[in-house]
Amino acid sequence: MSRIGILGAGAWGLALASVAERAGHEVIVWARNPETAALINETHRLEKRLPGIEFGARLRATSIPSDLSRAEAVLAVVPAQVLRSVLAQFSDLKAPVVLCAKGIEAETGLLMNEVLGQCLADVPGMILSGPSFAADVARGLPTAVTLAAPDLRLAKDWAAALSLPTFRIYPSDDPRGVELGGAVKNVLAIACGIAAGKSLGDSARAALTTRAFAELTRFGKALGGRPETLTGLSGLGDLLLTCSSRQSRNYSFGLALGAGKSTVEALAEAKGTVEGIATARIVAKLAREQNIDMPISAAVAAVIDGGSDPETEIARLLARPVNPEFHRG
Ligand SMILES: NC(=O)C1=CN([C@@H]2O[C@H](COP(=O)(O)OP(=O)(O)OC[C@H]3O[C@@H](n4cnc5c(N)ncnc54)[C@H](OP(=O)(O)O)[C@@H]3O)[C@@H](O)[C@H]2O)C=CC1
Ligand SMILES: O=C(CO)COP(=O)(O)O
Repeated sequence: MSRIGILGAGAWGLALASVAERAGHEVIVWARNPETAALINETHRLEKRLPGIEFGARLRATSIPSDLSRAEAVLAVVPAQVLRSVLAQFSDLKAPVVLCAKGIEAETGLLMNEVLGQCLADVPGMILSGPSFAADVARGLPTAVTLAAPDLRLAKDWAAALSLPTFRIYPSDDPRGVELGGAVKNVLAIACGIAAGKSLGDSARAALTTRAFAELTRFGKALGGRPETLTGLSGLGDLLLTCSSRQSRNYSFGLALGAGKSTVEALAEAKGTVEGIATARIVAKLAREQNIDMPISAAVAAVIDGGSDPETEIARLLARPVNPEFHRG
């Protein structure tokens, strides 16, 4: 049994906390808000984030960062855009940090592992990512994800320590590839949601998801991910899930945009963190700078920023010249 710290009492933080508890560990969840921590400790639930899920007695919550100082591993499960400011409150951490947010820091273009490296230079980082909705994981439905670290031994040890029969963790030594797939799929899921919101049909969704995967692969390879990782759980696997389910906040956000809602209205409908919004802008910017062909991501960024609308962007995508399906080289 280990002591596991969790940064963030959102849907995913609590689902992973319940996994760690069921795997036999003592778990301490940090919530920024003392009332949230008190509610979890008193009721063993947080209905707002994980309706109908009850936590066991080995899980408790705190709002005091130093309460996590004895943790043997810490899972960072706050949204990508606030990771840096949260880590600043945990400057004493020495244990390995498992990064669970799926996004790219918008201001810097850095991946989560790079943000960790700037904030806590001596702490080993791992990435956990893959097709897994918090509600499914918390209910014990079967799921499979990837845990990646540069040192495969570290990934294997923590994958074994945190796995359950219904939460299968595959170790990997390609953290960059795992991170890039998880971040970019959120942007592309918004596009699939927009297509559904405009009632473009199932055939269009299959075509869009496939072309989205081509885009994810181009971006992932250009930024240093391994091609096979991009075809795995954290890339193709998570893209397929998020591009096809209303359980996804990114897809639901896109669905509302496609149905004619504004960005603000669509965000309210998605109920929770929509990582693809901030990440769309930075992915589109990095792609422009590095000359990576990312038309779907660029369309999403244009709609979100209000510079364009779904109809214009769909027309633009459909008017693109039909080049050979696969780029050479
Ligand atoms: N939900 C899912 O199914 C999955 C989510 N993820 C990823 O996990 C990450 C977190 O998502 P999720 O838990 O679902 O999000 P939620 O929207 O459910 O919760 C967000 C959490 O982050 C906290 N938070 C927000 N801003 C800050 C801040 N400035 N400082 C400290 N805490 C803050 C919120 O606190 P408060 O309640 O006080 O606002 C809340 O606890 C995202 O990157 C997402 O992509 C990955 C896989 C699955
Ligand atoms: O990453 C997820 C599933 O793997 C969750 O997707 P959303 O953040 O779009 O809900």
